[in-house]
Amino acid sequence: MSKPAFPIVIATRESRLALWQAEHVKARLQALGHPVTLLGMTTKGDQILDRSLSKVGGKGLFVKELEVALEECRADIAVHSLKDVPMDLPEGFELACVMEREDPRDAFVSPQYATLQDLPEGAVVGTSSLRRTVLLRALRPDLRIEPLRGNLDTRLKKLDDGHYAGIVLAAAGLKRLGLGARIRHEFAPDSMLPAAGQGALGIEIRSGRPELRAALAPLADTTSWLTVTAERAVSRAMGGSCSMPLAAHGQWQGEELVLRAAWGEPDSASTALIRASSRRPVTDLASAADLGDEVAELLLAAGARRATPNA
Ligand SMILES: NCc1[nH]cc(CCC(=O)O)c1CC(=O)O
Repeated sequence: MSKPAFPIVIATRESRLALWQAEHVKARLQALGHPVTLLGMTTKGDQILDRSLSKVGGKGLFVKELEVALEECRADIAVHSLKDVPMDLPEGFELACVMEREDPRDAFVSPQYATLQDLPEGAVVGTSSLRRTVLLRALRPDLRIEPLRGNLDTRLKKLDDGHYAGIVLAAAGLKRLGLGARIRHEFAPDSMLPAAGQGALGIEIRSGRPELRAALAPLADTTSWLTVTAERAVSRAMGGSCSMPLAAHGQWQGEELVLRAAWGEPDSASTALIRASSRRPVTDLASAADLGDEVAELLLAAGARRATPNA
């Protein structure tokens, strides 16, 4: 018999997507025999809907309150969309595992138009992501990119209210919420290179809890973990800020991980994009991170610049 199952409390944001993700992990842990409860909480990131996240504090806004709950032992684990998790967790916390990845691609959603290319000249496209903005500009310099914030339901509502001709969202979130039918087109990663970690879920715990780590081990997906480790290494090496338009995406070709990255000028209307890629056999987290470091070096050599701290 395996070790005795013990109760696990999951700290979660209360958006529909966060709750779906927490319920998903809950079901997996219950299947392993653990009694599981959810502790719902609202984070700063959820409250700030009117300003660009990159201007008010970035990725950390969605995870801080959850970490406080872990720290105060009100909860045991926090489930995150890895895309929203800072590259380096604060002292005292660790990523216990990365789960099997959902579709990492970006999706085009529009009531009228089947693809981005079908949009008329000068059409309004909604996104507040700097990465999506620069990649969209590279694909269609004529489009007007307008901010679009809020949870998935809010964003779809703003689209349906006629504020945009189309919007770009992560396919993973839409599929998880049963909204996959809203997807008109999934961008090939080559044209809209996804964000590091997009579509993957990570589980955060307080450091120094080997028994909890062991209990979570069956939820880990090694291939996804290696892939996102390489992607996140690019972000970390570039300064790990979400105020920088940066994409990093790995795809396997046999034993080799092919890692592509793209960097755009922050705060500029420039359509210039710097791209870099490399590949190597990846067998462990260290070699995955080495591949990410290499691709970041290639970006820098090609003219990309690291984020300055607190910029
Ligand atoms: N930026 C917010 C965010 N963080 C995670 C997802 C869902 C997809 C995922 O798990 O990566 C989304 C929505 C989106 O980007 O459209």
